[in-house]
Amino acid sequence: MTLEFPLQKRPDCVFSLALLARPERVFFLLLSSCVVQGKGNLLSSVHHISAHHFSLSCLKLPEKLIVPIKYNDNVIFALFCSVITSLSMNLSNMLYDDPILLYAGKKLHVNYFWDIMAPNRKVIKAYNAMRSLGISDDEVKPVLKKLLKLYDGKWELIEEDNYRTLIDTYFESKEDKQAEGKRKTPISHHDGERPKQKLHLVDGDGQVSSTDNSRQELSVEDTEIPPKTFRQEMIKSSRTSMEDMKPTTSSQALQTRLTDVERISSLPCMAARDRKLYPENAPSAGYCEDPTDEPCNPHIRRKNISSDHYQKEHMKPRTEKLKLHLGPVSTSSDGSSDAPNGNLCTKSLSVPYQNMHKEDDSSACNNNTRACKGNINIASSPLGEVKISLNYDAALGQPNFHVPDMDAVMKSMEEKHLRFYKTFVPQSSMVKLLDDLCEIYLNLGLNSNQKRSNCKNANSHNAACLPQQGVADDEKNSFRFLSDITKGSENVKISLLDDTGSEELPKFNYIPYNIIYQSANVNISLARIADEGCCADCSGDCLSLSFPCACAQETGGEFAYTPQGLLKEEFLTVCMSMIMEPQDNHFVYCQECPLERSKNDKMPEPCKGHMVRKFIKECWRKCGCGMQCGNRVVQRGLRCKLQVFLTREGKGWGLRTLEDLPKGSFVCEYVGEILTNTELYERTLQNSGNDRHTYPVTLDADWGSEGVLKDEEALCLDATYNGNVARFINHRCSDANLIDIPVEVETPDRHYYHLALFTNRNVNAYEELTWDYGIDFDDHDHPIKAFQCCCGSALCRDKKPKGQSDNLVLISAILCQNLTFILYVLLFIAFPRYSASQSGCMYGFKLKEWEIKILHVPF
Ligand SMILES: C[S@@+](CC[C@H](N)C(=O)[O-])C[C@H]1O[C@@H](n2cnc3c(N)ncnc32)[C@H](O)[C@@H]1O
Repeated sequence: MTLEFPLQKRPDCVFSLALLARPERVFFLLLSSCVVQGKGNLLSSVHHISAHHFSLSCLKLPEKLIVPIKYNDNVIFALFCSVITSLSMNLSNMLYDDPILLYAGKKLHVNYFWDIMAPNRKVIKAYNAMRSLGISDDEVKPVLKKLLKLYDGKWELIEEDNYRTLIDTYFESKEDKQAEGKRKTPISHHDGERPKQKLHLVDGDGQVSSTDNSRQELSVEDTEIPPKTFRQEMIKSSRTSMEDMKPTTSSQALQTRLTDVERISSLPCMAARDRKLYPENAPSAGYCEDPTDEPCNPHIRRKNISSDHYQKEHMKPRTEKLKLHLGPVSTSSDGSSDAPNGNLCTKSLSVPYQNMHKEDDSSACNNNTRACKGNINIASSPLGEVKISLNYDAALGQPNFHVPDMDAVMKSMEEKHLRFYKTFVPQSSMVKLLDDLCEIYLNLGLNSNQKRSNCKNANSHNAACLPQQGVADDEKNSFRFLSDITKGSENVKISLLDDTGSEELPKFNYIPYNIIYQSANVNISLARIADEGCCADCSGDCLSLSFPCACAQETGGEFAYTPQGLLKEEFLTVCMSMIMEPQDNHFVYCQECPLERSKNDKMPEPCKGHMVRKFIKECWRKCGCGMQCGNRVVQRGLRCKLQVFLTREGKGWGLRTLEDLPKGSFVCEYVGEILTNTELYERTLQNSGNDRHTYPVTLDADWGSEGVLKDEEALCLDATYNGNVARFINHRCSDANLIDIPVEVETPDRHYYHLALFTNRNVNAYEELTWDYGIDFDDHDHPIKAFQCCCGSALCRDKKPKGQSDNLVLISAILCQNLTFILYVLLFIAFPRYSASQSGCMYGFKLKEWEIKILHVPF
């Protein structure tokens, strides 16, 4: 695969990042090595990102990837992930057909070298997997046929474990044939030779075996990959490496991994080119004997791995437990791999990512230089290994630069970025990650001496002594992250992320439960709950009863929830249709509408109608069941992983889910202050629209069933000053992914109830959660002035032309409503004498008056 960008010329400094991907997850293994002129090998750290969210996102990329790359976008990152995942899945479903990347209006092409979107995809995928081992299609064909027959066409058995069965069967049949002595077949089909690449396998005892005794090395020239062919560095067992690489994010975990890393860092993690340049820096341990003839990876070495084994062992495809080797990809000054590190057979991906910074220089490296000049070189094998080498030359241009401690670099990286990747921020990007790595490297490099001297223990490389200034400054500018806006008051933490660092943090008080503001009459007492309105005789879980208890009466004798805690499909459908296709009988009209009364107490206008809503009734305190009863979903509170984030469409903050949510999931309740409508009206008047981002909710689901509601009984929820996470849920017209459903818990009279938000479809992780507030954008009398809707829905009801200011709209309206007047104006202009004579100065004056009015409207 190639992603071509102009290349950087001075790779004086080499970082090596290794990405290891697996189908189940994308593990992000960050190995960093650094070789700076004569300074030697400095690597040091390894970090696992819990890539759960990577994989979630990666695996859900759209079928066709046509995406604009923007700085701060996740596209590059997602693309990388998709590549990585694709590789690890060995030509699985993640493949894209010739994606087009757009940057700054230019098309960038990504050529997937496995262009295999052909009808017989499965066959081709299998061929490709085998080609990567140097096995020809012709050789694979009979084996594949045999297996398909054997497995009754069950492809999954063949595809499993990166075509393990196919590979095994192939070699088995080879061995059989060889044993029979019928003929000697070379493993490779290429000109009857063995494949150029070695297949390194490490067996269960950690012994390395290889398909290739000759240890043929690959240079850039001979890494030329034939079309649709992979070569590979090694095969490793996903199980083993997964085991080794449990995703962790804490620095503690980082430390615990250092035993492995130390092994790496004790090795000369530099490219062959660098080793040639600085032979004194190339310790012998861990390298193959002849570093020039025998390009060798700085392996994560395990017990019993010896170069003897490495050289002598033959491939044992069926029995080995495969293990991981990682090695650097060196990069030449022109960005190509000039030291191919053993048998790593790759196609590299070179990205001088500084090219992608144009849109946002603010977050670019500081120190008065365009410090972020790097090349990314990606090498990959079809079975999971992906290596990225990042060349970063800016550091050396700095007179005071001292190679920073790499632990410190990694630690800072962790603080700056990695915690975000735990929650995968769509606006993050691989580019940004690399950029930050360089920046931190430079900052620490520049500051390390001074900071170290400040450190009490001058010898310590302890993280506590790390220079933090640069990072902190940058953090201030580039993002804000709060790990829990709920102040610990919910079952789950809810983070907040502003990756621009530009938005003011929302000012409000987090409350997990509704709270009465002042005069609202919310009467909670057990005495008010009638015996027939609860299930005092129940115990345990009401959902498990063969006959639903009294609490199910409200929902037609069936509970609204499934045992999994989701809304039942039928119930959801009815609720949806009542909202989506409201009919006349879905509305009730109050005799005297509290809303109208709050606007005009003396002469309230007639009620405009309230939508009839279906209620859920949950079991509560007077019920005999336990708290784990399946009919107590909303009252058990938040369970989903949510994040408040800054939207990009001008909607302010928004809420998104960090995990996939099935249809019917309870997300959260709309929590706020319980106000009477009069109180709300007064509050609104007082604030005169200063609180830009508020949208109170009227609790009017049952208003129609009563005669005349008293003021203190007509309630609403206002989350402007006190509220929960729901206050961040933005509006979307018609096709929002949440639905609000009234839930009766403790108050049978339903003047007060809970407003719960459920998903009305499956929602993917990182999708924004939206809810149709039910705004009538044409209702200009509504006490709460409707915002200009930026929901982006094709069904958007706000017909106001987008991007047009209210003032313009106002002017148009004025002009339109005054067509007659305009006619006069035209008359006046066309026939001034006539108009003047006919109308005197009146129109002229009027014209001026209107002109003044218009000109004074601030645009
Ligand atoms: C309940 S709050 C949602 C959170 C809010 N975006 C914030 O930053 O706090 C409702 C307010 O968000 C904004 N908003 C919500 N949905 C919107 C949309 N579709 N288009 C524009 N603004 C929206 C409006 O200012 C609205 O008054």
